[in-house]
Amino acid sequence: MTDVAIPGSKSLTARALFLAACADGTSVLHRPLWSDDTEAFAAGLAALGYAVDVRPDRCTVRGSTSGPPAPGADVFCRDAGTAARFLPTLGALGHGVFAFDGSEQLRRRPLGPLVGALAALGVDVRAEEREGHLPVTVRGAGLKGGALTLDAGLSSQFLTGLLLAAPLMTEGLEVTVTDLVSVPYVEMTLAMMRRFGVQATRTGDTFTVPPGRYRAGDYLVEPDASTASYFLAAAALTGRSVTVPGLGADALQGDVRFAEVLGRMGADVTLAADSVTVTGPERLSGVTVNMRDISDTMPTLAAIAPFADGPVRIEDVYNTRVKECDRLDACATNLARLGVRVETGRDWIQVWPGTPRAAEIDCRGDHRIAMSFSVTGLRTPGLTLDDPGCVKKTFPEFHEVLADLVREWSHDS
Ligand SMILES: O=C(O)C1=C[C@@H](OP(=O)(O)O)[C@@H](O)[C@H](O)C1
Ligand SMILES: C=C(OP(=O)(O)O)C(=O)O
Repeated sequence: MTDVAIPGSKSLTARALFLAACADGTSVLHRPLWSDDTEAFAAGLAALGYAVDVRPDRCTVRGSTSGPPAPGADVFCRDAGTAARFLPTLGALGHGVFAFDGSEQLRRRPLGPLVGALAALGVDVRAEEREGHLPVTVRGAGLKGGALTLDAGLSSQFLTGLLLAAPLMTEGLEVTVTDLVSVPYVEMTLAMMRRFGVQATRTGDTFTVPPGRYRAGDYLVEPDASTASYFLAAAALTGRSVTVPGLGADALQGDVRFAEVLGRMGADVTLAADSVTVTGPERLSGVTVNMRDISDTMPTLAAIAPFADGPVRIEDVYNTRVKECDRLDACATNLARLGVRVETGRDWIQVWPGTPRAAEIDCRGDHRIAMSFSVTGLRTPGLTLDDPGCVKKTFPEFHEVLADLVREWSHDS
């Protein structure tokens, strides 16, 4: 049995940093993820005036219960959707002019529903170049809160950004969603708010957060379940076995359910409370799966799909078109380059069995395209990536760790 150590969750790290920044006192995050996204998040908090001490295996944050200590700031979110969708709500809680910008890639991604929600709460917020996109300037004057409706059909991060900040609004917040994707990420938000001492509730489509105080404390970050998907898929594809310790049925991350998809395809899956083990079958089976809740793992599945004995169809993943790239199109185009039959519609992709041939993968600067097709490469001699370094967004050491795992497997046999 081979264990693989997966770094901390990006989503849990970002939320823990935010909650620690809003808490009464000093918090310590243990085993956070340090990658481009979370470094951008921590640097954003530092720009907003919070005292953030970043160490390799922990991070100490001194909170402020009245919004950002800085009287104004320029925050550069790099490629991080989490930073772009969470940090502007902190600016709105503060007093001063807070400017948010990001990379060209992040500027292309939608921000409109968050900007609209802040405006509906009375915040002076302006998109400086293109409606509903970065760069955005927030003139913070404290937030009263209240009730609003929100379309979270393109990203749940708009809702998370509002919920996390809500206890610091003088009247709290009631948000009714007209649409919502990636529900497990919102459940993760609510669970972490509880962990930091605030009880938010959900009734149907309405989320209610009372005004309150977050309690500072220690927080241990789980390994990242989306990152784990590449290693689980690698085992499923090569008929090997891998265990990810620290991540199991008790995880706060919905993406741990990717293991169940591999189980439906014939892999042997053991989901214990705090570990997951996958052993690959002789041949994977085709499957039809709705990935609305776990869409970050859509490229992982698409990339191993040609090796199944029947078609693999992935449904209800429209919002993967507005991630780091248009992921449905990137998966389809790259599979076609490999000589695999593939079809896509507005919100689905179907991949037929085939034998991928050597080609260069067009990563489009998207870490998940790079990591997913690296797994395809385990059974496709001559497959290369045009931009292997883009994995730095969530896992700078990805290629080394995958190579180590393959080496261990070859020693075992
Ligand atoms: O809240 C979060 O931490 C995330 C939510 C998801 O985004 P969407 O809600 O945009 O699908 C996910 O894809 C992203 O990687 C992280
Ligand atoms: C969509 C992603 O990232 P984010 O939205 O946090 O930039 C991702 O990591 O797949």
